[in-house]
Amino acid sequence: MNQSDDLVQKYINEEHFKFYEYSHFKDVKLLGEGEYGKVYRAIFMNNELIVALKSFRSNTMIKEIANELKLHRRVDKHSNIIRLHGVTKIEDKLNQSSTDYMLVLEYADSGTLRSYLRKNFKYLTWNDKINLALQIVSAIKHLHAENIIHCDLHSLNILVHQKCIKLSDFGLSKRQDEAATSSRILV
Ligand SMILES: Nc1ncnc2c1ncn2[C@@H]1O[C@H](COP(=O)(O)OP(=O)(O)OP(=O)(O)O)[C@@H](O)[C@H]1O
Repeated sequence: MNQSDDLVQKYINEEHFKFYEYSHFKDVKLLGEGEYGKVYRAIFMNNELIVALKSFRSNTMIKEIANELKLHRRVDKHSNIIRLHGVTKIEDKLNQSSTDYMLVLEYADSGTLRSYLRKNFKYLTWNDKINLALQIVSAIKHLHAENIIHCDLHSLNILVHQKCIKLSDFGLSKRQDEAATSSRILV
């Protein structure tokens, strides 16, 4: 086990994240790719639940994964925040020092808010639009009540599932006390 594995394992143990064997997922299909890794749609075999698996480039991104796990877990009971089910990993049998961790996330069936609005804007009523805005506000209010600042809020980090907002991507988020001491300007 390398240093990166140790750190994620420590967080899994301390924060009581659920760990899922990768073999429990089937029909894994690529959904999209972000700056830090790929996102797949998969079926969790035990209960046929559809999930999203988010991979990271493990060795370089280990601190970000740990940060994302810790902050995300504190807020994911809110219905407008994407649920973090746990973590899985793909072991590279040929390269013992490389392990790819993946977050096991709630699957959002309508993708990002940006693509959802592009497709559906003309069909939405004012009530629908106000409802979406209120759900975003509700998710952000919940983050702030937990002293967390998202730091990367835009329409690609907001997902839509069954017409409901699901805020996602906590990789750059900070606790408010950390943000206050950082030199970065937050908008
Ligand atoms: N939980 C999810 N359910 C359904 N689709 C998802 C989910 N998470 C991500 N996706 C899809 O995968 C794509 C890539 O997501 P990801 O979060 O890696 O990248 P990003 O937000 O575009 O960029 P970055 O992470 O670099 O800021 C998204 O644009 C979205 O279409």
